[in-house]
Amino acid sequence: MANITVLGAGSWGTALGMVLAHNNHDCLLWSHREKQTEEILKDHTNKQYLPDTKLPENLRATSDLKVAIDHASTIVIAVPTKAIREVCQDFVKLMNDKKLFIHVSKGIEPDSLKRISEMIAEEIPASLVEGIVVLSGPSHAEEVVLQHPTTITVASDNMVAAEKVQDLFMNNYFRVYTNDDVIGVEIGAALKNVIALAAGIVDGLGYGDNAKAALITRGLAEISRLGISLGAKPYTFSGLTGMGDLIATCTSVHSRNWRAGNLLGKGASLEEVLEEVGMIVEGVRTTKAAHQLAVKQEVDMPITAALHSVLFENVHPKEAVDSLMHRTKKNELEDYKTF
Ligand SMILES: NC(=O)C1=CN([C@@H]2O[C@H](COP(=O)(O)OP(=O)(O)OC[C@H]3O[C@@H](n4cnc5c(N)ncnc54)[C@H](O)[C@@H]3O)[C@@H](O)[C@H]2O)C=CC1
Ligand SMILES: O=C(CO)COP(=O)(O)O
Repeated sequence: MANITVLGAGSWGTALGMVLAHNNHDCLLWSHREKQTEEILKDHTNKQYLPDTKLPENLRATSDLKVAIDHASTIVIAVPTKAIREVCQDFVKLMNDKKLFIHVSKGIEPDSLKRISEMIAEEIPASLVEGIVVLSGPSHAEEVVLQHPTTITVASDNMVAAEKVQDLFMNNYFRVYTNDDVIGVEIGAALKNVIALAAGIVDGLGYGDNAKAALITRGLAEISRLGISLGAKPYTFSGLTGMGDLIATCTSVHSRNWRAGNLLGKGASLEEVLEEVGMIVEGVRTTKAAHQLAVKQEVDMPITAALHSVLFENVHPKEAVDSLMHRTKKNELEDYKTF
């Protein structure tokens, strides 16, 4: 059994910590908030993020980053995309040996347009990295803590590292596949949140299954287009981290992105929505990054552009849907000619 540290005690870091503790690993959860650490240690709960969940007693916690880093040679980074660089910069100063990094966040950094593994590689010198593995797929924390069957993908340029991570997490309710397409996995993970926000909006506007299916399918087409332009493998987008995560996120009330979109569709402002959801809604920032990336790559991403206009250009959601429906006519498979 291994020593593993999870940095970030939100819903996903905590749920993954529970999987690792269930697998009898010595798992230490790091929270930057002392009060949360005390609650995990004393009450074995994390009520803000997983209100009805009892944490296993062998899942320990600390707010001391040095203790957290020294605890393990395998580090899971489970903070929102916007905190990745800051957290890496804080812990890299405390490191003196190589570690295996697993990241589980879903986003792209606006302006730099970097994927998360690229940000980590920029912040941590190669001499301190045994490998960088991304763990991603259709996996709501709320269902993982109930031990409901979940399948997920680990991707890395280093397949030895990916297989090591597969073995750490695999159990009877958490099935892990490997994949060597890091670009495809990270782009699918980040972009599905954009489409989930849009799916929430169409539900909030009162549209039905037809509109939702259209968004998922045409959303996948534009995600694939962008990913392939960046070097991803086309088939990754029909896998767990593409179609799989789109289905889970666009059709679930667990999804923070879907919930945020739903409130926007019902007329709330972005500010009100983020306040109401109270947890990270990655799709908002990723919409900005994806829109920039589409321009840079010269890839047509109409749903992303429409969502960008709603979030940042004051366009009414209904008007944005209308603009999508009035685009010039196309051949459905036009996008796939380049595959
Ligand atoms: N919740 C879920 O079911 C899933 C979430 N994810 C991804 O995992 C990542 C984390 O998401 P959640 O756990 O849901 O978020 P969350 O909002 O539940 O929790 C985020 C955690 O990060 C901490 N944090 C925020 N800024 C920080 C900073 N600067 N330094 C240190 N800690 C900081 C917060 O205090 C909180 O404990 C996101 O990228 C999300 O897309 C991926 C799969 C499933
Ligand atoms: O990524 C997720 C499920 O795979 C969770 O999505 P949300 O961040 O929208 O809740």
